[in-house]
Amino acid sequence: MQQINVIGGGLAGSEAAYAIANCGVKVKLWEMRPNNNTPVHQTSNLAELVCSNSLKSELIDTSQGLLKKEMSILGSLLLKCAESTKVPAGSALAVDRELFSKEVTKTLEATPNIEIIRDEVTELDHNQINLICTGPLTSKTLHESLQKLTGEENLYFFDAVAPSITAESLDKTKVFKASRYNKGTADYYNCPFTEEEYNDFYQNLIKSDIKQGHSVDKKLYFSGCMPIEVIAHGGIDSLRYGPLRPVGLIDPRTGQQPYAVLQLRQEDRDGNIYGLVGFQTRLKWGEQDKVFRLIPGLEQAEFIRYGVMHRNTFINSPKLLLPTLQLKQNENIFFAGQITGVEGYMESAVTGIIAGINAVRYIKKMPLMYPNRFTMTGALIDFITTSESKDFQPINANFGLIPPLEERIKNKKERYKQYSNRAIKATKKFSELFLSNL
Ligand SMILES: Cc1cc2nc3c(=O)[nH]c(=O)nc-3n(C[C@H](O)[C@H](O)[C@H](O)COP(=O)(O)OP(=O)(O)OC[C@H]3O[C@@H](n4cnc5c(N)ncnc54)[C@H](O)[C@@H]3O)c2cc1C
Repeated sequence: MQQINVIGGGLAGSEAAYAIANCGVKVKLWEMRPNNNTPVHQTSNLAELVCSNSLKSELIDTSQGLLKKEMSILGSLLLKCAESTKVPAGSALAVDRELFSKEVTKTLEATPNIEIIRDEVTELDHNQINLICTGPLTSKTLHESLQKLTGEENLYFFDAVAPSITAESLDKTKVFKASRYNKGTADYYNCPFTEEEYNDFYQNLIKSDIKQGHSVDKKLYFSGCMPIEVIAHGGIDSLRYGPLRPVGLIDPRTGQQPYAVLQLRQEDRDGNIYGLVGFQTRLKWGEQDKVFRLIPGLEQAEFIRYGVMHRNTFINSPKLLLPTLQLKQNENIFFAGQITGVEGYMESAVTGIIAGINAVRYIKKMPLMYPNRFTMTGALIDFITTSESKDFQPINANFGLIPPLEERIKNKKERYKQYSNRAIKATKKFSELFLSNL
């Protein structure tokens, strides 16, 4: 029987290799460290956590708690290793970083059917089945090969993301729906500023940027995606003539054009998630949390993603991937992890399980499968494979991705609990079919 190449021994690659090997299929797991390092990995361990040691909440009424529950139903290796290396962290699952990745490495080394090869993959062997899990810091040479495979315009190297919030957390008494100059349908939420509100927001934005110690004149940014705090340093009116320009927008409550306006654009099919238009930023998350709440209508905003500007290799999944995590143009090639446009440790890991098992099903000529949108895993896969490809940006797990319940539940905690109950039931049913007869 054919073997599978898993390229990249990070979070997704480790899960994928383990899932495949446990189905009795041989895996070559390629990891370029320690010979060739990334700018952030510190060790040669597999599944190294590059930053925080937290795998986030374990509470079942949170999106991260639900995701972990689904992963455990799907037989996650990383969760088993996290259990045996965890450190106290309240309701979160946090691990001793070093022990955790050592435990993953030891387990994979001892698992029959896995051969670990410490070498960089620079080209894909198209006669073999390949699962690409090389993450946000994919090596330069492989990046170039992937550019040839996917088309240069479909492989991103840099992430400049504006924050996103849930629609339900908006103060609807303050915002209004309209499109500029009434062109098309009224698809945008608009947050209108008075002069006083604008000045207050402006001063706080500048202050938090200076506090963070950024130099104003760094010419690091691409035109069209300048961080708002850098635009703001151009003068008090720079935002009013830039991302906060009010022209063509009339507030129906006053019948007037506001002093400045922030527009929010829908980001998901169901209209649960909205992005702050033109608000790419490198402010620290805590600062974003404080300053962006000064925007009228966003006082109680629930941020499902903060703005970031960093190196991040990811493909245009809506254009390139099937929901089975195969490349549309070559079904021998699977992708998993952050390179698909999911973001976060556990989000990356869970796609490794789905892609790994699907690669096995592919070899065994069994139908390929993926969980439905009622599950957090299925909702993430649905988002990355069906979003508008033109505006595609990476996403964390969040309840905004999951279709609403039939019954309307006002209490958020209770509602999320019900989402989770429904998702767990669906995951159990899915995993029975997905993992059987392998
Ligand atoms: C600086 C930084 C900080 C982050 N902090 C957090 C955080 O605190 N919390 C969080 O949830 N998420 C965080 N993330 C996001 C994300 O969760 C992690 O990057 C996560 O590790 C992604 O998992 P992955 O398996 O896709 O990639 P990785 O875990 O990065 O694994 C990819 C592996 O592929 C290897 N590789 C690359 N190219 C090749 C090649 N050509 N041949 C062979 N091997 C190769 C790499 O050495 C690496 O081991 C962070 C990301 C970055 C870049």
